[in-house]
Amino acid sequence: MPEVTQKACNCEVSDLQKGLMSVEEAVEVAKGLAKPLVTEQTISIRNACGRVLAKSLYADRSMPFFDNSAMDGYVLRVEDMLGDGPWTFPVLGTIAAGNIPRPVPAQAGAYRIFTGAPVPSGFDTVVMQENCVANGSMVSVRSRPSHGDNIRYRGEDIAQGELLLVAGTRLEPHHVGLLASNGILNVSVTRPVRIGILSTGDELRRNDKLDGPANIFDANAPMLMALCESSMTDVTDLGILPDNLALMTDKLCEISCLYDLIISTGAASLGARDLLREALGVANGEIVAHRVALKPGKPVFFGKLGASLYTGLPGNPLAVFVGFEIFVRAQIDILSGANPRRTTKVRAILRHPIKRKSGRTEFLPARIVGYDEGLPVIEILGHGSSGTLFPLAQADGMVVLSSEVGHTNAGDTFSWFPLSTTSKALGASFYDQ
Ligand SMILES: Nc1nc2c(c(=O)[nH]1)N[C@H]1C(S)=C(S)[C@@H](COP(=O)(O)OP(=O)(O)OC[C@H]3O[C@@H](n4cnc5c(N)ncnc54)[C@H](O)[C@@H]3O)O[C@H]1N2
Ligand code: MOO
Repeated sequence: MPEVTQKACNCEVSDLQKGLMSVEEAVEVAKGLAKPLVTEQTISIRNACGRVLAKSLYADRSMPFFDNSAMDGYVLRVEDMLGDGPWTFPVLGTIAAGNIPRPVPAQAGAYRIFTGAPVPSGFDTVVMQENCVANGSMVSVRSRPSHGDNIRYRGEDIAQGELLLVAGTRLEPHHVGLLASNGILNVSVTRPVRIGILSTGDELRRNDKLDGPANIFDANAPMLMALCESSMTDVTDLGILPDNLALMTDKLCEISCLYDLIISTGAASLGARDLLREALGVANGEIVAHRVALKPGKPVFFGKLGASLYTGLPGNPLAVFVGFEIFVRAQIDILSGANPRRTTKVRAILRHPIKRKSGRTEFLPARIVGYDEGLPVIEILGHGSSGTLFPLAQADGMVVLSSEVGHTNAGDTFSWFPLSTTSKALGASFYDQ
């Protein structure tokens, strides 16, 4: 297999790098700055998908509400089956879902019953119709069923008063269904997290025409808005900041108390035009940590601006994606009061060797090319540039090489973060591991 050489950026050899925070430390810093918002709202379950439950919910009644049939068939009493089969019974009537069971005659007999219909008192087994022979007003059963067969008993799923959903649950469609089946139509949820998104850089344009040969389109703001987009966020596009200290400072002062979280991209590194951290200081903001042993995403910084949490992601688009998934998604979860995600760590086998320097934890887009004993075999895409999203767009996930890993061999296994359709898997699995 050909060896993949990750594009050298020379930053691994910098002395400064020795002082970089580890990714794990940086995740703790990012999470530590975020505190759950306290405001709650009561909303209809129709609008609750994606929101975070503010209060635990308990079952008002036992589920199922009453003993009912799990099959279309005949409901019987096992004690009526004397001697050896087949046993033949008169059909005493029909019970459909929604019917109220009537007082039952004492004589031996069977009822035709449908799925979901209440089991009449004293009856204790349902034989599915495929195992019965109906003959006019009589029905025969060949083999003896057991007590309780095909009956869903009252309270066997949830007893009345039992915990239905714990506070902090991110409500998904199946939760909405569960609430509806329990007769709960309104829920108390946390309010959406207000997020402001800032791009920086004189080279950026938003319209569809580039007015200069050195201009590029703003990729980061639309991507970040899409990443944030969910019902538990209320996202505002704050536009593009020029590379100008006074203008940056003015904008930061203007927005300092309007959001729970401000995310910026670009101007995070050490260049003379990277004025954002200076502007944050002038605007009375605070930087708590800067620069992480992460590739891509090294220049990320964490801080505060007024009442807002402030996370400064680097300008390179792939660094924005990785930084969002590792740090920002965790911050949004905490602000929204969501419980930590439960995820499993997945391994994948590298198809080819990788030549690289140890020092930074590295996330690389990769695609699955096969399976070996159940593990995905993956191939790295692109050449390690954080300036392009093209390899990620073709990827099935990202592989992570931890900071101490140097050259790797074909066949080595590493952590693998599949990109789900919502792309939530990457960050969730990383920061909770
Ligand atoms: N001397 C050093 N130079 C650099 C270092 C370093 O440690 N020492 N780090 C490099 C790394 S790693 C990264 S990542 C970048 C990040 O720099 P900044 O956060 O200051 O970002 P910019 O310089 O503003 O932009 C970097 C790159 O990304 C493009 N960009 C910016 N915003 C957008 C956007 N909204 N949409 C699309 N593309 C965007 C920008 O044009 C630049 O090409 O610094 C390295 N340098
Ligand atoms: O590796 Mo940087 O941190 O994205 O180019």
